[in-house]
Amino acid sequence: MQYSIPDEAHQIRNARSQFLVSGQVQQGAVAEEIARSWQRCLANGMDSAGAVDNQILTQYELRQRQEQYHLLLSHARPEMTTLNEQIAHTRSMVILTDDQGVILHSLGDNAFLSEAQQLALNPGSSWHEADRGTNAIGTALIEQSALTVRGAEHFMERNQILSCSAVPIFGAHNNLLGTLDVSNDLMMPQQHTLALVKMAAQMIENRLFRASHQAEMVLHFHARPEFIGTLWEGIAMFGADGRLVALNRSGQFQLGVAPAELPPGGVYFHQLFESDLAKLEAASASTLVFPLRLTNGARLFARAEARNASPSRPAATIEPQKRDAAANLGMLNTGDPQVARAISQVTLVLNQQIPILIEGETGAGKELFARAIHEASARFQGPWVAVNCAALPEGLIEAELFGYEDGAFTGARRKGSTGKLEQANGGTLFLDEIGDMPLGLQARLLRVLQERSVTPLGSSKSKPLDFMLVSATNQKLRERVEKGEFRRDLYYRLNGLSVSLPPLRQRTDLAALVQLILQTENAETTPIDAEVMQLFECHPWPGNIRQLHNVVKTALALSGGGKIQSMHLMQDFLDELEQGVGAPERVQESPQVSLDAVTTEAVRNAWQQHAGNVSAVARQLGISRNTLYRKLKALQLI
Ligand SMILES: Nc1ncnc2c1ncn2[C@@H]1O[C@H](COP(=O)(O)OP(=O)(O)OP(=O)(O)O)[C@@H](O)[C@H]1O
Repeated sequence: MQYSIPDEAHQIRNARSQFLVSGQVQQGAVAEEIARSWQRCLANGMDSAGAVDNQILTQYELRQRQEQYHLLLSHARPEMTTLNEQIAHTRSMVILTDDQGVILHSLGDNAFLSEAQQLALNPGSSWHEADRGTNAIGTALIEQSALTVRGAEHFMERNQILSCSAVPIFGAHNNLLGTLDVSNDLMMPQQHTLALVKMAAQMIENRLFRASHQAEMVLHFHARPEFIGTLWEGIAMFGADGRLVALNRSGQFQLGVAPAELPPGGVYFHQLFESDLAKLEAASASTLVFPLRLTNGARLFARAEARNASPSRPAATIEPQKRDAAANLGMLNTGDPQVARAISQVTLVLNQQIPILIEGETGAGKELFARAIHEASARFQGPWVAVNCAALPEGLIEAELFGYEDGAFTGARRKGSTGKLEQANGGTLFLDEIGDMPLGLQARLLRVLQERSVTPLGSSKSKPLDFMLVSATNQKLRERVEKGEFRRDLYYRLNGLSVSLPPLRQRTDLAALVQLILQTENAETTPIDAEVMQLFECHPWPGNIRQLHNVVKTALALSGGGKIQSMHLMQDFLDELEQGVGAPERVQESPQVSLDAVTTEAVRNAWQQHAGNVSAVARQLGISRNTLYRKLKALQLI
């Protein structure tokens, strides 16, 4: 059913036309936020009738962005699905953006849009006000308030077919994280969209808040008892010593406490409430709501909940951002024991100035792992600087790493350049493919790492360095050391801790990895045929997770959003599958003798016990999936 544009819309159109001619917004014609935004667009020289420069991230950049915002994404996804169900069949899209207005995830029905507009509402597109003029996402980010932008309120003519409602989302530390938005066809007006989006955004904030803090005692409160347990309740978290660890936004509003104004030593329970923590602990035994008085005399109602804080670290001393980031490393823990061991080893040495060396075949996920280490470290807010030592011509690595002074050498930019080592100060330096670093340069790098200072080319002054060092290689570095191709002293300097990421064919968490990949492709609900999963389990995967990612991505495209079946698999993949059976490396991995050692009965039992789940059986028997496959074939179980 189509709706006609109401009178109000004509008024807005008139106000907009007048504004574009005179630069003045007719008093009261549009909300103040919209008027301010129009003025900003005009001041920025935007052309309301002009084409929009579609700023779309590449798949790689988008994935990086999604990794960076994984915590927001993981808490937003379920709420977005619910919201999408609430507004289903209304020609609407549910959209999540980061704090720059870049779409991270979108759901819903975009058939009402033209092809170009569909593209513009895909993940990776920017809806920053500077790119698209007045629009709900970009303007809500600048105004930091919830708002709806309808039809002609959009500055750009081409966006006038939309009605959009966006709400900013704030993180657990009051930091602006992004927006949640519903964009729908202007011809299908929705009465309560903004209210629904506000509720969903509040749910996301509450989830983030609860996931980001640990505490001994949680107090849920509100001036009206019926609001306790709802989205609007205040939540205050206290450590074992009674110190306030965290207070959500509603709580800040109700108590009139802004975190920035708290005294440096923090604030304690007894300074806020006319009660003490012991009484609260007693109350936490029950779910009853009880009255509580603030020290300023105001009365509230509350419910207390005891939580188990980490016994080894007092809750009040844990930096909240650090815990958020650790979850990132946790996300890579998809069930393979070797990866789990690598993660726990890395976690133990984190922040102790111990260089980490990651070994693994190409595409095994070394860079992603290194990035997760950075995110989990105390330096996660510092720079992440990655250098691919194999990709740079020898003559350039030196300048790239160490930097150079003005006019240091002919052909160089006349102005000097800061080297990667210095750029990494305060953050993490990731040296990828370190095995490919030329010998001559190895000596120079060693000196820098020993002295923790760098002297740029053409300079006599050294500059102090302070970064976490993570390196990666797909070569057997120790063997190269034995052959004299890699400096032994540098090897030891890089290798405070070395962890090894297993090749995909040895991993026991293939299904979980596939699910994670579907998630990064925004296709987590796409079903995969059991036969495809079996083929995946048999494949030798020489290109490891990168190859798996490509195969899944192509199959997704070929399946057109439906179930992924074997006919959607790339020919290369199928060819390799043929050749992979009996490949020398795998025969070596599990010679006939060891296969025989795995008794037929043990395999049959495990096969039955796990109802044909290959990964689970392989895990239980402690053998690779490929080995298991050969055994299953021999036993005619598959
Ligand atoms: N645990 C994982 N879950 C999902 N995708 C992953 C995982 N690990 C890696 N990937 C994906 O696999 C691809 C390759 O990962 P990455 O670049 O980290 O591998 P690498 O070992 O550093 O490769 P190379 O040796 O070629 O540099 C990327 O697209 C990444 O997103």
